[in-house]
Amino acid sequence: MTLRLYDSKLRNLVPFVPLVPGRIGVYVCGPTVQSSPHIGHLRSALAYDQLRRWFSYTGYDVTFVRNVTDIDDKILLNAASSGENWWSLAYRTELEFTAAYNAIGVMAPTYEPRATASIPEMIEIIGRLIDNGYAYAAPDGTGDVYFDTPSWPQYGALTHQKLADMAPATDSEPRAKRDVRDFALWKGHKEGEPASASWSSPWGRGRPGWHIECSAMSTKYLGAQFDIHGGGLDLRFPHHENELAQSHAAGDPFANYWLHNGLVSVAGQKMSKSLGNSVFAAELLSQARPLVIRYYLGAAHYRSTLEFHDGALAEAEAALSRIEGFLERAVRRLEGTRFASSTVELVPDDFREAMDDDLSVPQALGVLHEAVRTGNAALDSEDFAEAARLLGQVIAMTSVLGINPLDPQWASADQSSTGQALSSLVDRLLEDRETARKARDFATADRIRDELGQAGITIEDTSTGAHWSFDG
Ligand SMILES: Nc1ncnc2c1ncn2[C@@H]1O[C@H](COP(=O)(O)OP(=O)(O)OP(=O)(O)O)[C@@H](O)[C@H]1O
Ligand SMILES: [Zn+2]
Repeated sequence: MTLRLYDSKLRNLVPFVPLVPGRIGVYVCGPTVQSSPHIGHLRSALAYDQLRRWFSYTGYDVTFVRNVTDIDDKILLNAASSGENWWSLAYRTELEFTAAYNAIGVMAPTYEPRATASIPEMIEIIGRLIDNGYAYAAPDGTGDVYFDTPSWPQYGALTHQKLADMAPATDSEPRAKRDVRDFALWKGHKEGEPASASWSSPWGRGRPGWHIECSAMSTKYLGAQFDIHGGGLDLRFPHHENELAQSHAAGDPFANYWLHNGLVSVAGQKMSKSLGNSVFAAELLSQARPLVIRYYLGAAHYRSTLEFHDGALAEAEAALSRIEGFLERAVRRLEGTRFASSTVELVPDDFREAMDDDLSVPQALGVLHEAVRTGNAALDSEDFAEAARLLGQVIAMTSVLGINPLDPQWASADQSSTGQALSSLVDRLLEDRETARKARDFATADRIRDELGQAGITIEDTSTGAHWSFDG
């Protein structure tokens, strides 16, 4: 069976055919580095990490690009309210994301472009759009440039909406737009914004709109046409709709397949910084082993909603323990037999079929747990040949999913890298608390302290600042 993927644009499962045989280019929308990562962000990165690992396992050469949006309204706003340079806030937050990704074994992308490093490419696409008659510079001299949505008949092609039914674009300060649904490609510099947050352009100094960033970075590194564009379901509209419209209108064939991961929700609502219902990566990393967190966030199908609930980690821990129990037992029992150095096995056919069926990890895990069960039975009956074969398969399956407990990554991660990740994430929350205290926002400061407390982290305020300890 060939790999089939659910293409959000076609709203169907379709066979995946790469542009170039044997090679795949994937672009995934990465974080806007405005504040600490929550577990929704981790789940999104992990979903595409699983996809990438499956492609690699099945023999593809994968170029995987995940960006960092390091210039954006929210970054400027957050930096202004904390009195910090926007670029230092963005970079510090980017490091937190990297630490959290590393902690749960999300592989580093082939390349991770920052938006601020592709401004000339964005300006070039905007220029093409103006030349083609699909964008206009605002006539009020603000330096804004907008995409002219009514001029592009296919606008709405990704989410199958008619222009008349669409909500107005939510620019923070819409200026001279011709249509409420027109969205900003370029934002003229505003008084009071830092000079370092503007770049020169044919329309005067300014900065890019969010959507154009991804059109520019994806095509810069993967070409005008590439295989897969991914991101969270929350980005389908307007972000991806706008990316698609502006890239097509600029003459680029753009992505062949559109993939969207389901959201992590809390009480039925998207986990989101703005809603204040976030479980931060730091909190989760203080509650369970990184391997358990990876198992938990990766066990549901990537397109399903993952409702965060108490007890979820305990369930993941129990499932993982069954795998770990078998591995330890098999290695121990096979020692000294002629099956001690277990053969390298391929993943079983039914595991392969599950993964090829739109990355059906829940079914694949079913195959894995069945192999653990029959492997244990083989050990019980001292059928060591069979136990060794199943051991090889369990290792192959867990390795593909990035959850092989024998992988040295987890041994060291449990001590050092996790400790480092925890430390950088907690430090960041303590800084947020300090900022809140300085702004006399004691409710927020207390909330952060309480949340850390619930995660087993005790804060002690001393004359040299806040110190923390982890009580587990
Ligand atoms: N709750 C969530 N569940 C799953 N994926 C998410 C969730 N929130 C964000 N993502 C995904 O994580 C990636 C980086 O997200 P981004 O920084 O744009 O977050 P965001 O949507 O602005 O988050 P927030 O709403 O918390 O501000 C995107 O692909 C986004 O779709
Ligand atoms: Zn994007």
